[in-house]
Amino acid sequence: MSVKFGIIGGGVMGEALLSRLVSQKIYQPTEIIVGEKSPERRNYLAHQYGVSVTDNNQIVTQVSVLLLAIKPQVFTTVAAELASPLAKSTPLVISILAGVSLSQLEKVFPQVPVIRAMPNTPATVGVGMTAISLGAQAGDRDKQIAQQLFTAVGEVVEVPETLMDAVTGLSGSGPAYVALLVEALSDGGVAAGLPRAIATQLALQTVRGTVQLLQETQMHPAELKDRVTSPGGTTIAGVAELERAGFRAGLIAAVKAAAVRSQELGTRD
Ligand SMILES: NC(=O)C1=CN([C@@H]2O[C@H](COP(=O)(O)OP(=O)(O)OC[C@H]3O[C@@H](n4cnc5c(N)ncnc54)[C@H](O)[C@@H]3O)[C@@H](O)[C@H]2O)C=CC1
Ligand SMILES: O=C(O)[C@@H]1CCC=N1
Repeated sequence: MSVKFGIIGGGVMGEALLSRLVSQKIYQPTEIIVGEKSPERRNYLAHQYGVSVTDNNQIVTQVSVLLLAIKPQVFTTVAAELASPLAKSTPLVISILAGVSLSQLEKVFPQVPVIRAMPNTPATVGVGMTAISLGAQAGDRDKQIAQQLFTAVGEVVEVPETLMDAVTGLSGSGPAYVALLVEALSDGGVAAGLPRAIATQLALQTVRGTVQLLQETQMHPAELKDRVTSPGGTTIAGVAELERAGFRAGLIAAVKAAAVRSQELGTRD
């Protein structure tokens, strides 16, 4: 079977996408090649998923879609390795690198269509959120490919590239904020006397149920908050503490700080 899909960087996000694409049979393991620097990761990915693992410059000419999933800090080095083989073939390049702009991608890969994407780690379980922005040479077929790829791991939205840093600060980084929330809720439960396992179960199901309720009813979050807060009751006592601690201001500042950091990562070189 011919190889169609290449991934450069088989770390957290490369593996998240790889695992779901294989389990959803979007690609057979034999259709995927991964370029990965770490020998341990190479062995792990080959054994875990049955994919081929090789050097970056060997991949380019064998694939029709190339996903860049290395850190932005090594983009320049990897781009230098790929530029020459890419000049001899024209796969669609999809970059998930935080901050790295379409113009940076198009500058180093001038002949190929490029798409900038920002997925997130829940892609691993098919509940990812990915935003995509198309480069100047990316056409409808390229867009379809990216949409099919990321739809297999969750929801997809197309945004103007000017919004990509904000997307990164919200949905790209967001799973970490939500994980902190779950951990802290569980800690609160333990502080209030619950065993850890029960506290974590309660925290997880509360977050999950609240999200599902908001999504299914399309209720405004403020309305749901109002419905839970009985006059003089428990919830308003908790909400008042959250306000005192700057909970909402903290989340707003976190998303903005992450968006600013995304911009900085793109202006490194
Ligand atoms: N982790 C996340 O939640 C998300 C990450 N991203 C983006 O995905 C990219 C990868 O992030 P992570 O997977 O978290 O990082 P990671 O550090 O887990 O993975 C990067 C992988 O690239 C490998 N690598 C380093 N140099 C290489 C080279 N020259 N050739 C081939 N492989 C090389 C590393 O060994 C590592 O396995 C970043 O650009 C990040 O901005 C985007 C959305 C979400
Ligand atoms: O922290 C980061 O830079 C990456 C981008 C979005 C999520 N993780």
